[in-house]
Amino acid sequence: MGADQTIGQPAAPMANPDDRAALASRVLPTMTLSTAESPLTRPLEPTSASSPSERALNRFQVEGNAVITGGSGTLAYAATRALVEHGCSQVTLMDLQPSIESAKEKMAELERDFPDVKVHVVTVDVTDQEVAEAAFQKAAEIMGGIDILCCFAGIVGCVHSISSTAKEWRKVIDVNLTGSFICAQTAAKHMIASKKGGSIMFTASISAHHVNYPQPQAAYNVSKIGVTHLTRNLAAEWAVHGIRVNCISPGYMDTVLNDGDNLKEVRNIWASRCPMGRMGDVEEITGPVVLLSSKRAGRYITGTDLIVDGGAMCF
Ligand SMILES: NC(=O)c1ccc[n+]([C@@H]2O[C@H](COP(=O)([O-])OP(=O)(O)OC[C@H]3O[C@@H](n4cnc5c(N)ncnc54)[C@H](O)[C@@H]3O)[C@@H](O)[C@H]2O)c1
Ligand SMILES: OC[C@@H](O)C(O)[C@H](O)CO
Repeated sequence: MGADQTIGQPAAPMANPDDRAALASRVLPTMTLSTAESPLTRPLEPTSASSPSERALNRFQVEGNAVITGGSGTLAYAATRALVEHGCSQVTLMDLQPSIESAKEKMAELERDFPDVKVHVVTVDVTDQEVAEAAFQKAAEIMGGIDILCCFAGIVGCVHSISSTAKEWRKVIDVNLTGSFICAQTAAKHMIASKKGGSIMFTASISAHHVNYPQPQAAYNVSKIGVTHLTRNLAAEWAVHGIRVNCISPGYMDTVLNDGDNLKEVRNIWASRCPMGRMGDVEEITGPVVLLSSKRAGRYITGTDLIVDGGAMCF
């Protein structure tokens, strides 16, 4: 077989390099790098705050309307409370139909604790593009636009790779990686149409950075490193529209997902492999979420992955 022949296709005559460059420039879409219209290029608006403490609060203010996927989950709820405390005026919690009752309970708690904030609940399956588009359209209509997206929807599958089925593999990749892409793309279309830009934050994991021990979970780990690289790709493509795209990588957090009598021994192993010698408190992801979602504090941060793990990745 000749060097330029591709298996299953007839060999094409080799174009000369000049023709190939011309062809590439015609068929390859290129990234738009002119940021002239981007809200991120406008000068930073001066703050109206007068006292040092007001200025400090103002720096970490979160403005506008947020969509939170996996909205009835543990980390998502902690993040939502923090976004609201920092100024988010409306939030839409999105989750799968079976979790909607739990999302509504969280909505009631938020409305009780933050009477000025409007909270909405919308059903979504992040793996279904049509369903997601309809859900985001609904959220945009109820709230009058989408400024912030935080993607928390995710599933774990602890299974030995030798016995995992392709169906199990696809399910994890579909929810964690493809679901993040679908939601980001859908939200970005709303942000671009508004010409206001926005902030998108994914939830990856320390599983993107190492192979967890002792539980085998290859599909999960691969899905999460996919999320970190998706972050960089979308950040590169969408800065021109004033959209920042980042992710957080939590370590082992003390959540329902990581609890239960059967996990006692494993929890000790996880804690012993962390310089801080413990799992994370759910509250400990909220500062990073606020930082990345805040227009002012996070203004020059895009394409990054913020590891929040008590130092676990140092070992
Ligand atoms: N808990 C941890 O220690 C930890 C560590 C690192 C990363 N993470 C990641 O953080 C995120 C939240 O974790 P958590 O511990 O709060 O878990 P959780 O199970 O409490 O929340 C996950 C939520 O996602 C929802 N969800 C699942 N599939 C969905 C789908 N197809 N469409 C819409 N929603 C869907 C679930 O209904 C649930 O409400 C996940 O992405 C997880 O991988 C968690
Ligand atoms: O890496 C930590 C988390 O992503 C997750 O909670 C864990 O891996 C589940 O087994």
